Amino acid sequence: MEKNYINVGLIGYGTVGKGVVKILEENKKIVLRKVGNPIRIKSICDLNPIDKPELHVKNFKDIIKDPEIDLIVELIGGYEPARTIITESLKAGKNVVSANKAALAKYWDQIFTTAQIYQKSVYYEASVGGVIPVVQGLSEGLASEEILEIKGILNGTTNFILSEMKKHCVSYEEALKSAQKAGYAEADPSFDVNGIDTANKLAILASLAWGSWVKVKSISVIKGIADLDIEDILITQDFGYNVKLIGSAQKTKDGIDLSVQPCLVNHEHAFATVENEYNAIMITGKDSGDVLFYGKGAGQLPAASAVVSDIINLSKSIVTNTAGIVPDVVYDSTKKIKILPAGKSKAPYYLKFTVIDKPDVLSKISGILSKFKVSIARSLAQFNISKKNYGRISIITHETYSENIEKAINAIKSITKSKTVKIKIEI
Ligand SMILES: NC(=O)C1=CN([C@@H]2O[C@H](COP(=O)(O)OP(=O)(O)OC[C@H]3O[C@@H](n4cnc5c(N)ncnc54)[C@H](OP(=O)(O)O)[C@@H]3O)[C@@H](O)[C@H]2O)C=CC1
Ligand SMILES: N[C@@H](CC=O)C(=O)O
Repeated sequence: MEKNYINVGLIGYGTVGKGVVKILEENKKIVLRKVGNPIRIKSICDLNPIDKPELHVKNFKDIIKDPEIDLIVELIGGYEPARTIITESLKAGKNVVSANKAALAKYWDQIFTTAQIYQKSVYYEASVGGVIPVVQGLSEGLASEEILEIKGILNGTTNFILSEMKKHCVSYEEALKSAQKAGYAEADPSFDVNGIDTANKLAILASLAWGSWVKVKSISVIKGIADLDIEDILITQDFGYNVKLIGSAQKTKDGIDLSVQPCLVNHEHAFATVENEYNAIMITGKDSGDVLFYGKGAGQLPAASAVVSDIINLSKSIVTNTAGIVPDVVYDSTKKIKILPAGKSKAPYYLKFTVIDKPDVLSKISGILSKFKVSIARSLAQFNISKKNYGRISIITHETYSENIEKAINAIKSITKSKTVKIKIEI
């Protein structure tokens, strides 16, 4: 007897959407073996004409109201109409798969409350870490753990840009263009380079880890990578570090400390060898200790692979009529967790001062640093750069409080030519 199809409505036929269709077509046998029933894409909605005109639907509302569709895959990105698509699909009795970290992080409460009320499921593995099964790893694999820390390279585009700048000395602009061409970047790449995409992913992981909605606005996005200088990447490379954009969430006795910023990682650190579009996420549980997740964080097929896994897993519960019976995200919307203010954490830093080229400038800077107890581990002084009347002093500090560093930077301001570069060192 022929088995019933699971009918999928796909909304958004761009980089990832096309990858999903490709994998479902190429891996038909694997999918059938895993689910028991075949899966077929019944309709595709996109703003533009598509290469499968027989499936094309112009308005997403027609997919949501189609009684034959069991599962809706939202792959348009952005906040709206993505939020409407997700919530209206749930209300119409459909299960949902989405890769949209921006909408999930911003409307977490609304989306999962709606899913619970309508007893439907929302799966979102591709929203964090591309193909890496970190959502499942955290919510299922580490279900018994008290999570102490989540730290990671969570954005493929920025990691790719930093790798290109370091390995091939290409400019930031050129590297960003290549990342866009490869399909890694968001439709608006400022989300990647300014650290917002990393913050969205960190908010999702933190919400899962601590059972309360961690809002993106409570994360200190100290800065992204847009104003990083190739010079700093190369100097710190010589000092024994790689620059990485790190999202970090740490449970302390006073609350959760959440931040996004470029950090220097020692060449021996697990994150130092994570290059190109790869991501790595270290989750530390009280009993498990460190658990490291690694894989491609961006790109058509890695992201689509995670989406298709969600489609398969959700289809299995659709077949057995269990989708949405147990909530996918267990959290208490009334539970408040204390978030620490930015910049309180204790860490060593890399500092670079661009200075007027005068004989006493080095001793002046050293004097001010020592007055504020910012002791020096490594330093490099370069003067008469390009025969111009300026120099630069690059320093790796010993462990110290960021308040002391700020005071020293303020005191040094009068003898510097431009803003001091300050990058945290990850330990
Ligand atoms: N690319 C990647 O590596 C990864 C992406 N993601 C996430 O996956 C999602 C999709 O990303 P990606 O495929 O790269 O994005 P794309 O911009 O390549 O694709 C989105 C598609 O949706 C279409 N679209 C936009 N608005 C609508 C609408 N209202 N109705 C119908 N179609 C619409 C777009 O058309 P138009 O181009 O005309 O706007 C475009 O074809 C995003 O949430 C992204 O963050 C997650 C992991 C990795
Ligand atoms: N733009 C994102 C895509 C995947 O989430 C990234 O570069 O990581």
